[in-house]
Amino acid sequence: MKRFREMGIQPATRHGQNFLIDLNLQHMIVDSADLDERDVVLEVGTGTGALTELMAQQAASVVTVEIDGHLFELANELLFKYDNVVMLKQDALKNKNTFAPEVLAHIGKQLEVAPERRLKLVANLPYNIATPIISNLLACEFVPHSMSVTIQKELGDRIIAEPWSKDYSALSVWIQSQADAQIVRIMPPSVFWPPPKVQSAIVKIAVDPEKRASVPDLKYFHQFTKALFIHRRKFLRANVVAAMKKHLSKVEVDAILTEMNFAEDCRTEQIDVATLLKLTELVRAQAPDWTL
Ligand SMILES: C[S@@+](CC[C@H](N)C(=O)[O-])C[C@H]1O[C@@H](n2cnc3c(N)ncnc32)[C@H](O)[C@@H]1O
Repeated sequence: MKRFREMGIQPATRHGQNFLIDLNLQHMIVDSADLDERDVVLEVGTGTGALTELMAQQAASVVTVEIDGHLFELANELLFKYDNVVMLKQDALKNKNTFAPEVLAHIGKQLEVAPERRLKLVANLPYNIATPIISNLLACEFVPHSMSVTIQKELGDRIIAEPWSKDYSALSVWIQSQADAQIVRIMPPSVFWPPPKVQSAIVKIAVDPEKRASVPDLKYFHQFTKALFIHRRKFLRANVVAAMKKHLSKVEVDAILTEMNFAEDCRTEQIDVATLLKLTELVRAQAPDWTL
């Protein structure tokens, strides 16, 4: 794209730099977030700042993070006039499992301004870190109200997958235990520059406080279901025994599975979120100190 080349942008694959060039779709992402003056937006991947600018005009504030110094400078030229935009030049993640503390600190500061403020993630995410961004945000101290994100369609399929399907995974369980997720729009590679090799999707994940409150120990649930789904096609019994090795005997595992009336040949991939939650609670009651 001539415009991007004139700005001196040489997209880096390692940073998932695929810029959304379709203006209607930029608006569709922002519209799907339903922003108003209560919203503190987190954007991971400022890019040239086009989405950021749209959001700054609707939200209370936008905390936007960009790892690439050149893009950061370009976006700054567009965004410096918005005093409700906080631009951070850094990696949004500290590691695979945690957000960078500076990012969390800025979100906290923005949320503190007024009690009605709420956090929304709205971003055309770099595809290489889309899973940890979505997953970690649900585990961090600031519970998001919703996430409206552009991600690989394949990841969107995993997020909304049902039991028995090939895409049903620990990620599906983790997200669906706390939120309602839907694919808003499937997008072809041609709406990005440079075009990625795969289809993309706008996905909206709306956190449901009631669902979230029904998970007594989120960290335990997250780790236990992750352990079960490492071999999701295996029999559930084998997965529970392996996960709880050193914490529960086979006899204790069998007693729990019998109490829940699981068939002997039940496989992890068949179990719905509510049943996984019940199972987790029975296991946790007997092995409260277990961690992955
Ligand atoms: C898919 S592009 C989206 C850019 C722009 N928001 C848009 O919609 O066109 C992803 C952006 O995330 C940035 N990025 C990649 N990894 C990052 C990280 N770990 N932390 C912060 N930004 C990152 C890239 O440099 C790139 O600008």
